Amino acid sequence: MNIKEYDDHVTVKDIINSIKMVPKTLVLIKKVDSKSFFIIIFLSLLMGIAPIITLFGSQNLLNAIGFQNIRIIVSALIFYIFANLFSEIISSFTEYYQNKFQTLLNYKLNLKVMDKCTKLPLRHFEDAEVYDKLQRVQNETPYKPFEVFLSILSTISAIVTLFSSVMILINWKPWVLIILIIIPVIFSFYFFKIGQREFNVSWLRAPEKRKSWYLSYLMTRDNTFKEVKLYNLAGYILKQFKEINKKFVKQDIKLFKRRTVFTFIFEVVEQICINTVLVIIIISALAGEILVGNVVGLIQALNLISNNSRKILNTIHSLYKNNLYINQLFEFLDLEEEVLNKDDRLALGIDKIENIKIKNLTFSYPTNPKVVLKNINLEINKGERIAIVGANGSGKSTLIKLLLKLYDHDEDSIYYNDVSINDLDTAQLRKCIAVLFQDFVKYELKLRENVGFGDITRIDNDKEIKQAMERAQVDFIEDLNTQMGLWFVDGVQLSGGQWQKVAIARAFFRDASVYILDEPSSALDPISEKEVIDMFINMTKDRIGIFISHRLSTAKLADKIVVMNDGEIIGIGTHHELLNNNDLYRRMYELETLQNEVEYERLSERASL
Ligand SMILES: Nc1ncnc2c1ncn2[C@@H]1O[C@H](COP(=O)(O)OP(=O)(O)OP(=O)(O)O)[C@@H](O)[C@H]1O
Repeated sequence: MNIKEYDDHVTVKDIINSIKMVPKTLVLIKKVDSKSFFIIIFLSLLMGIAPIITLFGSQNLLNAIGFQNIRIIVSALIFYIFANLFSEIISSFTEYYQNKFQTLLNYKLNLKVMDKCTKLPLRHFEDAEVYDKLQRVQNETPYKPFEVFLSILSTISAIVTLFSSVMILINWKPWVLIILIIIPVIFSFYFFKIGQREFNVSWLRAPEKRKSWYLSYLMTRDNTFKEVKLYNLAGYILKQFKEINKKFVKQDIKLFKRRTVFTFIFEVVEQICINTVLVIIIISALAGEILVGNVVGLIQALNLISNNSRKILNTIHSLYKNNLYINQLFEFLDLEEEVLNKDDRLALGIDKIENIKIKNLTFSYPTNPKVVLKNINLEINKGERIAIVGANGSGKSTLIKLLLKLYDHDEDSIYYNDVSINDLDTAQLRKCIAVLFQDFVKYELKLRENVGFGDITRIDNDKEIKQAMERAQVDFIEDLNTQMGLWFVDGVQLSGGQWQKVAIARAFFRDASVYILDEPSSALDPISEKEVIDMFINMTKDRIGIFISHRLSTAKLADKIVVMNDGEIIGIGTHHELLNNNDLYRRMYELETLQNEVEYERLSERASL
């Protein structure tokens, strides 16, 4: 959508499109609780009739007083009291149902948005436009749909009241209506324009709003706070935060001003018209054409028309503006979801992986034309442990993500048990693989959840959770109900390496046929690293093990080492084979050995001091 902040051009088509959103929105809202939905609609109709009943009540009472008949006065008084009581009861019920509905709507729509997020493919989360859409939806979902519903309800009540008041005036002088109706119709177009501009401003804000959220995140989270303090970034970050938000405040004030001026002009014009009609009513009363009660009735009808036409105008403005936002919600809910299988009926099941073949795999990310993997060929069989080594950015993690089918790749280049990954049931395939990602998650939840998430179906199996913890050297914490991290009460913070061990335990907890560890030792001390890799080698004896490592002293424990460089495999073999025939590998190894020797000498010198 190409939008400009100052652009408030509105066509009749825009308005019709916006009105078309109303039934769609109502269907969405109705699903929350159909019974309450219909009760609220019914109550709104009654709310529209209530002022007219009260009007008749007061008109009758005044006319009855004129007749000076006690029986007529008493019955008019009783009618008047009941009319007011009716109004009160209806408004109390409406308030209750509206509050109840708002709570339910907020909860259920948030749930819907969250549920939608879980169904999106990974590539959407690497796309700034989708993030902006999500930001808009998350910001507005808690209140916008309800605002739209309220606008619709209030329009229903206002139309009923307006229509009934109009009937009263038509009976008296039909031409008066022309004055009262034409003015709001002319102004309504300007209110649409204001709505359009307000929406444009808010739409264009999403990327900066996300930046503003990120800046406040940097200032308020434990993992970022340390650097903010150390590098004294508070002033710099606050300045950026202020600049963005100052701009928002300025824009908002400008919009408020514009809206206030328009509303003021409308009200002045409207008052002139109403007072003209009022003068006509008074002249008719003085000429004896109408009774005193009818004078009051007509004045009240006049006021109801004036108030309700203004109300309809305001609600049309907010309905139009909010419908544009709701459109965002629908666009988000319509985002293409992850297609696990092209055709569920044809997807082939898999419960154990015995062999992986990669044939001529070439890949670029959807957001980046650069070829990240070039003509990769590799075969791994059950019982083999493979280490992948290579410089930063050579494509190691990308290869792992493709093995997990986290990106769509239409060409058949990855095969499990000789079946193309594209023909396999994705959910079943993923169940066969356990992974420790390089950017693993530190769940600010219980220890049980941190490990048990490896296989959610066995999260209550304490014995096996403990076994996985033992394998991953998680010996520093025992109680599975310990709250981890510092975000919630009584949380225990772990060191970087301890968190990594917990994440490794999560991978080990899964009964998989392929275990993949992406840089398992990045935060581990050498002893822990050795123990974890030994355990990994042992666990994958009759399975498939793949690990990515920057330490060749670790990689050499694998049966086969794959050397990657700039998206290509430039060598496959054992440690000794590669030392003999792969230049890059030999240089990497010499450098690592040199570094280790320097480190060793330094430690020896220190020890002898
Ligand atoms: N989500 C992504 N979208 C676009 N490009 C990406 C994405 N992830 C990685 N890349 C690019 O793909 C290339 C390979 O990245 P990858 O993470 O696979 O490398 P790596 O070998 O695992 O590196 P490292 O050793 O630093 O972890 C890099 O040039 C990177 O910029």
